[in-house]
Amino acid sequence: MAEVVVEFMLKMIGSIAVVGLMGVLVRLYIALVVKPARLRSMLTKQGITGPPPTFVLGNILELNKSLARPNTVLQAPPGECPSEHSCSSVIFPLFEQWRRQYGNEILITLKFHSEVYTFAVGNMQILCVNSQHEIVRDIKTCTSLDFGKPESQNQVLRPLLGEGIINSNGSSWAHQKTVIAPQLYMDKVKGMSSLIADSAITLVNLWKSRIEKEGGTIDINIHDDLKCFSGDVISRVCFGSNYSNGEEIFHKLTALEELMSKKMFSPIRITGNRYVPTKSNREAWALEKEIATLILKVVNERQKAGYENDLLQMVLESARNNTTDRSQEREIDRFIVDNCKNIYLAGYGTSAVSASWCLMLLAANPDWQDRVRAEVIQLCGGRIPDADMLKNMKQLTMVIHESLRLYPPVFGLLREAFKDMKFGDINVPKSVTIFIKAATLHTDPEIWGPDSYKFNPDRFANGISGACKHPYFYMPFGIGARVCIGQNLAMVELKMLLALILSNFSFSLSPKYKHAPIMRLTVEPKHGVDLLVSKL
Ligand code: HEM
Repeated sequence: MAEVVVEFMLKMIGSIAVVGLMGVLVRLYIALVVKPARLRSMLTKQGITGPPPTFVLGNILELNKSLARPNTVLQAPPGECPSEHSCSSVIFPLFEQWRRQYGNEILITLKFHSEVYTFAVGNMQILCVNSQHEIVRDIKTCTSLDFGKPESQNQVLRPLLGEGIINSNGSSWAHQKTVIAPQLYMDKVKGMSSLIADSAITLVNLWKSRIEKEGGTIDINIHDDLKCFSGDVISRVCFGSNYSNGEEIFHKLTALEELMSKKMFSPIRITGNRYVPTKSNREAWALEKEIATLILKVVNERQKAGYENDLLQMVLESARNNTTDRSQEREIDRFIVDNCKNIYLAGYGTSAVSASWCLMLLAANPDWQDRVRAEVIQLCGGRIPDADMLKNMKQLTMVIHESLRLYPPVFGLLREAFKDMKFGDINVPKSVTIFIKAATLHTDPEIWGPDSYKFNPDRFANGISGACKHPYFYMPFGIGARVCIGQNLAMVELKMLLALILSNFSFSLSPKYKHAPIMRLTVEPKHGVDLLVSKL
């Protein structure tokens, strides 16, 4: 009897292995033969000649290596951080190489080895849209719900973002946008400026006390302080008087984000493995649960305490107003938890990283540091900036625009056509994903002129349309229907922080600073930004 059972078990295991192997082979066949052939024929039909589509089998490590190369933007003092600053290569040499190889057209069909895992479950064909301005223009104006975030990417990001605004499509996304976006319109953001100032003053006081303790000039890595600042801003904006609870949620979310980022960039990701109880999955599940519990705890406290005019309140009201059916309670909780997570994650890393790059560029360009400081001092005269003062800081705005041009935290945008569509004169078949490389468009000499790789905020003296040939090529906050809804908040946050830092400190690059932009969920300084800071 035992033998029969063992034999049966062995047969079962054998069959499962065979089915699994066949599944893998079918997937490989589709990825390497069917999809490339389909795409190649699609391009040929559209008369796209020139070099045949290339399949880039590089992995994310290679991409990271290229990002880690220095760029011309930095002119470090001779002798400091030697080899890394003197190199005259560009920010994204790999993209640059593609551009040189294939010209400014729809250029290559990509199958990034790890990007596939980064953004998709299974293999995905991506059309890289470069400078074809009709295409980018049409994408910008496209409001169709049939053009959204790649579903495969959303799947991968589900543990982190759930089905919140960033990670959903169609009518579910549209509803969430209607609820959340108005809370971040400029008139609302203006009212948040004193909250934002509180967070910035905390950071300024921290640096002042370090200088007092250590004397004269301090050598600090600012990136973590900036993360705390932007986390604090989002906590206050989201959770109002409950913002201190935000801190714990924020730490757990950061841990989950790091875990996800590692998983996404791992070269050995297996399709669908998020359901397998591996160690990292178990950690992710535990964090997900803890975050949900913490958010719902804040929600309960808020409901007992009464009304507050903040983002959490609006999300709560919308969730509850939409249904009176108590059996929908779990759905309501999910809506609240997912959207709190989305706002947090969308607003925290991006703002911190933008502030880091801005300060790095101001440290490397002391003439601009002096220029912007003079403007801030003239407008504020020692007072804490208010919304109107911030609005009038023209030089500072130009510096921020230039910094976001050179170091767009979100380096590329992905969109999937959910039905056959047409952009410019390119037919995009259903299920093809378009990848718009903001980082490349932002530095194309044809769009920005021969100094496109140089830090030159003066190019924005007459606004974005004065700075480049086609204003829609400037897309640090994305384009089209899915444009960033937090951009007003982000700009006020950056201006407030930089204005307060500039009016209290002078700073330069520390010899410790190593220029190494790296592509994680955002383009970050791999080793942070080290500055020498002294009180004015
Ligand atoms: C400098 C800071 C920021 C940058 C560079 C930035 C950039 C972007 C970009 C490029 C997108 C579009 C992504 C895509 O199309 O795939 C986006 C979307 C989004 N951003 Fe931001 N963002 C910043 C700050 C913020 C802040 C402070 C918040 C909220 C408090 C926020 C909330 C969002 C949300 C909710 C979306 C999704 C919109 C949608 O899908 O409809 N962002 N952001």
